[in-house]
Amino acid sequence: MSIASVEPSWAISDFLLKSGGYAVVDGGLATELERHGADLNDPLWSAKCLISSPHLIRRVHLDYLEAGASIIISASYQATIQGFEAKGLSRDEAEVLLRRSVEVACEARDMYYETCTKGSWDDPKNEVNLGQRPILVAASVGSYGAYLADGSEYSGDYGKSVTLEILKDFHRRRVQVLADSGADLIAFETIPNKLEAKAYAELLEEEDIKIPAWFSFNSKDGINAPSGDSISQCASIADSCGHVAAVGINCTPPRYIHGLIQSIKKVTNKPIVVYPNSGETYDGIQKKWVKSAGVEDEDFVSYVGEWLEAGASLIGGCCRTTPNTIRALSRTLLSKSALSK
Ligand SMILES: C[S+](C)CC[C@H](N)C(=O)O
Ligand SMILES: N[C@@H](CCS)C(=O)O
Ligand SMILES: [Zn+2]
Repeated sequence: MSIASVEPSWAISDFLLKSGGYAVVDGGLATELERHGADLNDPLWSAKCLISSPHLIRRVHLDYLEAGASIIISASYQATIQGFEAKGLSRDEAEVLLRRSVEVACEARDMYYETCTKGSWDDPKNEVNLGQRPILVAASVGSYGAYLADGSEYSGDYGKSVTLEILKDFHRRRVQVLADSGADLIAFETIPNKLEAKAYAELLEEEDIKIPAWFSFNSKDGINAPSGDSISQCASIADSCGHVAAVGINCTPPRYIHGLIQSIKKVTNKPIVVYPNSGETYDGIQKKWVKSAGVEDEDFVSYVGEWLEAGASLIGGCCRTTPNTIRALSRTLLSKSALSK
């Protein structure tokens, strides 16, 4: 299914209408690759697997589709032309890998549809049988802080020397390549400040990007982005951009999501996307998740009702959530939508 034929700012609303009002987003990609044994202790983080193990990325996308996800996010979060060049790759090779991240996700979607057509959803693992539901591939764009590979997407502090123009120049070519890669949308993820949101908005307009985008911020206190900019200010920037079709929060503890949805709701009518992490905290120096307040899958889904009620319509998981989290989430959403019919 293509959503490109609809005005970018309406594309996700239109998709949601066809999907019954809400959609399940996938769960953590990189942390799931790690659970399968990938070593991501590298400035490229999950993008390292684009070089070494694309088959594993495809497997994880497929696991999320089998768990009920309708939107899968590519492995390009920390895939940047600058990052690949620092590893000795040429610019062309870097661009090939960016495109590859989307191709791998599209391949997983094709394989999933083929499995459904063959009727092998009798497989008990594939209990959430959603047959031929529309599935979107989102191309991930991680923040400049992600590229820095020091966890600074969780501080939002890029220093005074990093200006709006520097951020636009940093992201420009990657956004152009991903926009032409066959993805249905671009997911700007884990945005830590309003400067970067502004850079993305201007870039989408200057480059006249034809596929829709979502802007997803993160928060460490339930009120502000990590930089201290309020989530309402951040979401307002997304609201004003005609290329942005959904606004929300990712990689943030589940306990903060309800209040953050309420803040976003005050400044936009665009669909709200939330995909929190497990509640743990990332230590960017040690490159480890610190298990302070991790929630189990049952706890994670116990929040879903209040997220829906507050106004979220695209719900999934981020770091340290797994296909089991998404399976539990899909079942919960299915039963809630059956009840409301
Ligand atoms: C979403 S975070 C856990 C990604 C990794 C981080 N940018 C780093 O390289 O440390
Ligand atoms: N889409 C990325 C987000 C990291 S915060 C991932 O799941 O790895
Ligand atoms: Zn995350």
